[in-house]
Amino acid sequence: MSFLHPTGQVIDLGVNIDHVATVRNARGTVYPDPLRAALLAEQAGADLITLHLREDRRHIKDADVLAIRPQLLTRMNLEAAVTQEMVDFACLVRPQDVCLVPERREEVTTEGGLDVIRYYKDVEAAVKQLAAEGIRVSLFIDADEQQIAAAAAVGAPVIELHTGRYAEAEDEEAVARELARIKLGVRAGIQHGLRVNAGHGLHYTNVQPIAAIPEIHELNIGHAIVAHALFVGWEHAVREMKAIMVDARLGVALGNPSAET
Ligand SMILES: CC(=O)[C@@H](O)[C@H](O)COP(=O)(O)O
Ligand SMILES: NCC(=O)COP(=O)(O)O
Repeated sequence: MSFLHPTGQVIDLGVNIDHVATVRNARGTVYPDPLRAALLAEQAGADLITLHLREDRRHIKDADVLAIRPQLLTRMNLEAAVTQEMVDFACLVRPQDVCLVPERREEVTTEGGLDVIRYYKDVEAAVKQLAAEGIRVSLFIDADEQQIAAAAAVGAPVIELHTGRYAEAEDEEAVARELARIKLGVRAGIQHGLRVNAGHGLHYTNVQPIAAIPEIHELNIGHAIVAHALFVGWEHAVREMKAIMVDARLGVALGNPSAET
């Protein structure tokens, strides 16, 4: 369940299971099973399960999405590129949420946010087709005021701010600059009437300042949880991340100024 603290604010943890599939695909075995990871993550406190069906299927496969969708007790957030193939597949699966993300086959990981301005017509068509199936659409974008305005204009009710630049910042000044940029993006998203999520590159220490931003509704976190699970176990890794997020948000809610870094 979403953590609802005294001020009524929530913060959801979306556990991205992509890299459970990366480990499985390394040997072409049936284990570790992303379905088992999803169900155990829900039991450990995940509020949703996120999975990125990439065009190259380097980790999550179509069969994973089809197997997981009917078994979830929380909700599925399917990440997909803005292509007709992926939008049609998403309409077939009908997850509660679809997050439209940019993809380049040669990228190691998602490098930047979706350029809604440049691909406005394609994004608009995808949003309309998905919304017609009752799917809530999120756009994975940079914390850029013009992109946020375009996301609202194109009809997406949700945005997920790309926290990669914040996560990759190499010194305190850069971290502070990127955190300030995210906070401005959150404010812009709220002003446009959007639900604001965030994700990419978050881990057990850099997550705290992001989770402390009161208007952020959901964080999608995967790679760091899978990595930590190698040492502490999957359910513990999920539970620990949720506890850190709740602690950061509760600290702010109860007026602990140091919690908001
Ligand atoms: C969109 C996003 O930030 C995540 O889905 C990320 O893409 C994880 O998948 P990869 O590690 O394959 O990029
Ligand atoms: N959209 C971000 C996501 O789903 C997980 O990204 P990461 O934590 O694997 O970098």
